[in-house]
Amino acid sequence: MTQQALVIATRESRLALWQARHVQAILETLSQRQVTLLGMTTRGDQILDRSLSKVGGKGLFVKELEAALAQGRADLAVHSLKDVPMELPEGFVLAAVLEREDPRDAWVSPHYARLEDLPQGARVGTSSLRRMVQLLQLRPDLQVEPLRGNLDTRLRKLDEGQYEGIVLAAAGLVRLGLGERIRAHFDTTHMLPCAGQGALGIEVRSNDDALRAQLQALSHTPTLLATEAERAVSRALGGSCSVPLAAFAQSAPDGGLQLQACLGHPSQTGAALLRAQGHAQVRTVAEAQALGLEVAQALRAQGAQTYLSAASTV
Ligand SMILES: NCc1[nH]cc(CCC(=O)O)c1CC(=O)O
Repeated sequence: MTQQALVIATRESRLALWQARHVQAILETLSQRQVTLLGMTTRGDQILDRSLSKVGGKGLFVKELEAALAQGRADLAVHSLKDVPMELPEGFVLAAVLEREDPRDAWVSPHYARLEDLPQGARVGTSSLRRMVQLLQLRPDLQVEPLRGNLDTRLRKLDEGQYEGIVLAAAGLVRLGLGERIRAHFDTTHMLPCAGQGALGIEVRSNDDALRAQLQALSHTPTLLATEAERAVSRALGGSCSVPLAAFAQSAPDGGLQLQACLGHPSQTGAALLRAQGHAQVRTVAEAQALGLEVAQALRAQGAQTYLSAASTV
């Protein structure tokens, strides 16, 4: 019996295509079915002149792909998990979270091996509020300037001399074979990653039971539990791109899950960062989410609401 080909909806940036082809190769082996790609341009790819936090945030990269799923033009969508909104629209689920690549942020700069080496007032490129507030904690003198576009565009702007250095996710650079551009990895005490950074999520129609069951085999349980804890922090705080929120979970030496989060003020860049952490033995998604909630509560106890309210008015 021959089955119809499975179709993966994907954005067309080099990184998105790499990620989709990665899942395509795994699925072809696993399912013995033909797997094809449907390339699409999303609003998030088109709007390059404004910060994402101002134009609608994460959903911009996934809506068109979800429309293709809903219309039956595609069966699955492959996303960088950090670009996936905390709540999926009715009718869609994340069927698998793949093993995480390096979750850290990376320092990329032609002339300066480390952030500490930058001259006073140097220009650093990033459009991520999360990276901006953490950079300014480390080096309040820096001039942090907007930087958007896909990875190749961002590296080109750096090479043209518009910035002394930029901050990017290590995972994207490694996937595209650009790992040699990384001058240093930020350790997570200095630059805590975004929820889901470095992991891939596969989204399907929630009524596609057969595919959901099949994709479960692709899920990497430690990554799933860590990212569920991280995403629960963001969900509980109503996190969007306009909130500088970081959340990162990793296995602790005792086998438990250690979750750290930090929240910055969206407009008062000098304001202190709120930090919280938690630890639990986590075996299920529900337990992971409970840990995330506990850490979100700890941030609230420190006054997170003031920061969150400021975000909705910027
Ligand atoms: N926001 C864009 C985006 N989405 C996923 C990655 C990198 C890969 C990943 O984190 O999985 C990037 C680029 C970056 O942040 O440098």
